[in-house]
Amino acid sequence: MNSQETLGFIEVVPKKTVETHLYEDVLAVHPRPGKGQAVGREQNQRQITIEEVEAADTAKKPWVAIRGKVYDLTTFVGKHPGGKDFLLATIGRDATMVYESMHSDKNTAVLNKYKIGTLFKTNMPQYVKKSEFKKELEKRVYAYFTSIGKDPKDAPWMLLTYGILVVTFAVTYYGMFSRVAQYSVILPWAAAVVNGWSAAMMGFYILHDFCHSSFTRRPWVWQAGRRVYESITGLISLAWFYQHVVGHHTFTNVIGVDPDIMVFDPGPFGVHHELPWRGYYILQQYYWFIAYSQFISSRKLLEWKQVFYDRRYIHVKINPVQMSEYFWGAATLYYTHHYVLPFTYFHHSILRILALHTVSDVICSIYLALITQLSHVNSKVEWPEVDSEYKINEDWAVLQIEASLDYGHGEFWPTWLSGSLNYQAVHHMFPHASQYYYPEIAGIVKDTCKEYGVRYNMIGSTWETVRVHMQHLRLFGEKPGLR
Ligand code: HEM
Repeated sequence: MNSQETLGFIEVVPKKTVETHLYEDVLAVHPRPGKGQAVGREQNQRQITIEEVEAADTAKKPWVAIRGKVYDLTTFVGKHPGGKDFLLATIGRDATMVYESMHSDKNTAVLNKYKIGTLFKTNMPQYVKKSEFKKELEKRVYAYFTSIGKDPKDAPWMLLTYGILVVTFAVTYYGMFSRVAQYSVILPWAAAVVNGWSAAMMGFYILHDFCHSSFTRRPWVWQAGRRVYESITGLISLAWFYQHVVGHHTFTNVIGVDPDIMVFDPGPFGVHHELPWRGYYILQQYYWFIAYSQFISSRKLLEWKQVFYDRRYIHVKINPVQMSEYFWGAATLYYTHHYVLPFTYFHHSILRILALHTVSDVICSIYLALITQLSHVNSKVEWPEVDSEYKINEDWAVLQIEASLDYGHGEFWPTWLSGSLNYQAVHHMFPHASQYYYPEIAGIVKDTCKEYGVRYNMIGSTWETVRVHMQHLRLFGEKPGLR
């Protein structure tokens, strides 16, 4: 069976090796097809290259390829229930997995009238097996929401946590810089620690929920939430959207492809036997702490370049930024409350301001990095590989579950402190549902997995999860053959 038959309609470009510069690698071996035809019915038969699709990534020419079909979304952009901004961020590519990871089959019928041709070849890995698992799971979970009379995005209680975190950030900011803080040696530094923690928590709540469109059905609310997060933390939510929503949720734990997990060569960590071993990995069980702790500061330095200049996050293409997508006022607000006010109004030295922010950033980094890595970087989960024909020989939904590790189910603190990411498998299947409902639907997900023979990875306690993560770093730090 050749690759064209296997995938139905997509001829997959054979891949030499799986490495960081995925896109360039594959683009280099693309032959060009013949010229496309004119308009009308014939146009539907037109073969379109991935280069043409990638060049059509603005509101003026918004094309997207999904499962081998190319759509011109010019008249759909304004009608997208997920909002114009998210749509314009994900067009101009083979968005098969971006689309399928957050829409159900019923959505696809809407797209038919926008079809303009078929994709000649793709530059994205393809999951080749398709099971009934996702369809059945969605049917059961949506039936549950109907039975309780709730919309999966309807969770007003989330406002309480969002509010607590913003207030905590504001109070600790005051503790770091106000005149009250000058009467105590310990207070500003203790406040900086809590400030860093609250910034990380805002990542798990405000950034995460609003980029996944999981709180309310109103695109303007998601945009407003993201602007609040950007103004407080100084980070660009769009960069994270590409890393996490477009990169990680589509190719979870896929070696050399998932940008959330550091599975690249050369990279800071060796976490899989498919990656070449490097001498410094022997120390990774110790230096993880340093590597994780610079996460936020390096983001603050690099994001601008990635979004506005490189237009790429690792291998994930970043589309031209829409005017509505980036709020320049956010940067102004951030630098004003982070540096200008403490210097001009509270009269701290630049060195002290930098030192306090560094403490906050380090705490934020370690907390964020640990929680995000715990559920995916360990020896219990699946690490899907892309084969030489650029295929992943499993069903996407099955791999979402098997590449995740859950812990602390039914416990309040692990759930609250991780932004419900201890329900990682549930999150990967229903990222667009509010995290508020994960504990309620976890039972349905587990039962369905059992019925379909899908492995659901689960550990009782948070500490045990930390232990297996560290054990994994230790194991893959050792030279192959000595493991
Ligand atoms: C590859 C680009 C995308 C395409 C082609 C696309 C297309 C669609 C289509 C056809 C629908 C159904 C419309 C209807 O039923 O009238 C839909 C719904 C929706 N989309 Fe997208 N979308 C894309 C990206 C995104 C992204 C990136 C997000 C959010 C992060 C998103 C969020 C939503 C939401 C929340 C809905 C409503 C779902 C529902 O109520 O079932 N979409 N999209």
